Amino acid sequence: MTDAEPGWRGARHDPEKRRLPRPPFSFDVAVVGGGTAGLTAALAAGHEGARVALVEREGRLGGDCTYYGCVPSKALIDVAQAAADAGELVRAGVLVAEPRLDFAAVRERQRRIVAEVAADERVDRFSARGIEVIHGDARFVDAHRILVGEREIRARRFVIATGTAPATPAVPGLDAVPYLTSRTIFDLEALPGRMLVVGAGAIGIELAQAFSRFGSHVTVVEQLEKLLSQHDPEVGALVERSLRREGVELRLGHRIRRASRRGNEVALDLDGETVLGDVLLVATGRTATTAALGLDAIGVETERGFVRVDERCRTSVANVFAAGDVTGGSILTHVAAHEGAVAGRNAAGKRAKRDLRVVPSVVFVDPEVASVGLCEREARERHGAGAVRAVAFPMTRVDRARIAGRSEGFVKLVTAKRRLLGWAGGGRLVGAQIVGRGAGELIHECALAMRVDAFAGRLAQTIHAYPTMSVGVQQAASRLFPLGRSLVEGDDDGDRRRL
Ligand SMILES: Cc1cc2nc3c(=O)[nH]c(=O)nc-3n(C[C@H](O)[C@H](O)[C@H](O)COP(=O)(O)OP(=O)(O)OC[C@H]3O[C@@H](n4cnc5c(N)ncnc54)[C@H](O)[C@@H]3O)c2cc1C
Ligand SMILES: NC(=O)c1ccc[n+]([C@@H]2O[C@H](COP(=O)([O-])OP(=O)(O)OC[C@H]3O[C@@H](n4cnc5c(N)ncnc54)[C@H](O)[C@@H]3O)[C@@H](O)[C@H]2O)c1
Repeated sequence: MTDAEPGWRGARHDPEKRRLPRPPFSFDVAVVGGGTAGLTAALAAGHEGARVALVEREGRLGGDCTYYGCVPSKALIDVAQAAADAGELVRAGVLVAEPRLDFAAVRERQRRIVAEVAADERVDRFSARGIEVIHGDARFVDAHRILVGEREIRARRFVIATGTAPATPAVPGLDAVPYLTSRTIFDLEALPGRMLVVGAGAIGIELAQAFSRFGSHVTVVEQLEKLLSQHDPEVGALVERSLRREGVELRLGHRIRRASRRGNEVALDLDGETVLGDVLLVATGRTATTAALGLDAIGVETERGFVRVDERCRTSVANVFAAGDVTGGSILTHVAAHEGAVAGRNAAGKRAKRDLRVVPSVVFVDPEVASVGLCEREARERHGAGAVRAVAFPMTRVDRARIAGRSEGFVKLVTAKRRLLGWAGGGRLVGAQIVGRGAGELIHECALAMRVDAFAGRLAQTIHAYPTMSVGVQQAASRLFPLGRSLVEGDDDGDRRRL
């Protein structure tokens, strides 16, 4: 049998084809991994009429996002933010009593939220769509067979969606001390008095701030000199100031010489200083987990364990596709979902292409950091300094931010000159970075503008409801595309020095 032979392809639309002899596969598509990418791939392939198997090694579907990532972390972060807001109202004399946080109740609430989200990913919801969910650890035997325990599954095509695991840094002594990762931190039953965090990436700073707001004394150790270095420097600088102001201890640009245990404490020896904690969270990125999948045996190319794919999510083996974190791209749920849909459709014989030109991302620290497209530095590198303009509009001049008493942050828009039209309409929006309350919601207006290749001026021309935070996006755009003397326009006193 070859991929080109008729059988199931297009069967959904052509009843005649259903009567053709099927190849000797029990499934048209077998998806390995039941996280975001795998679930989406299975649904997409099923939607195209393929007979689908979905193999997941944990006894439940949902993967990192539902159980160890986005959902439990944001459930904590939202409570931490509410607690911080209440604290501010106490300081302003509006609330008269300092609220007391019950960590056990926070955890209970978190569990409830995770269960609620997980209900959308119940096995029976997939079975009802004709997808057979198989529990167990999958391993390739050859390019058309996997073994799940004792069971052999034959499929015409496969989608690998096995995700990643927390990376362990090469810190001397680390293997001899107890430490938490994103896999285990959400099981903490008691609030630690002092928490050490290694790594100031998204996980590190989001959770450092949340635990600090719950009442832990948090120290973050990061090897790089700056926070959020993939953004323009003012973004990391602002977040750094906010974290320090709240009492999070930051040790930036530090190498950890040794980790050790001192009684019930964990100690990290840095250059010239030792920091101590009751618990240690290691959040130093992700690592591939494909070693036991048998990919070498079937010739699927990997790079540092991550599966290499093209824009159709095809691997180096014709009938094997891959999607999500396992491909080593952006570790984001929405990217995993997009890739899963592409891989699932292609595995079902359709032609779908990955389009990652406009991918917003949000770091759920407070003030929130949201970005899409190119930062100013990247835009200048790509388009040339003379073809790029960037404007930043401070939240101090956005009325809704003032009303909320949350006027830290800014909206920064990056535009590039068009080839024929030059700076007409304010130029083409090529990126945005928003720091501030609700930035994660605001960024999508910019994402849409980029997706439809809009002139930046369209953001200024669109009437925005007053008083919303979104007016800040309009005000920033009006600096690129002045509308005449309007109150919406940002005048010059809110320049970058005030960010
Ligand atoms: C703390 C934390 C916070 C995060 N917050 C955000 C956020 O706010 N926003 C965002 O966009 N992203 C966030 N992420 C990233 C997001 O969780 C991931 O990008 C997303 O879950 C990736 O989905 P996936 O399907 O590729 O992988 P996974 O969700 O890891 O799924 C892979 C699945 O494959 C299974 N599996 C592995 N090997 C086998 C095998 N051999 N056989 C059978 N099954 C197997 C695993 O059990 C797992 O269920 C966060 C991550 C973490 C850790
Ligand atoms: N809001 C979100 O979208 C969100 C939230 C959490 C996680 N995620 C994703 O999950 C992935 C993993 O997150 P993460 O924070 O673990 O990884 P990360 O790659 O974002 O950050 C890891 C940090 O650890 C530092 N580091 C590495 N080794 C170190 C060492 N030995 N000592 C000190 N510092 C060290 C790195 O310099 C880096 O800053 C990321 O790719 C992220 O995109 C996304």
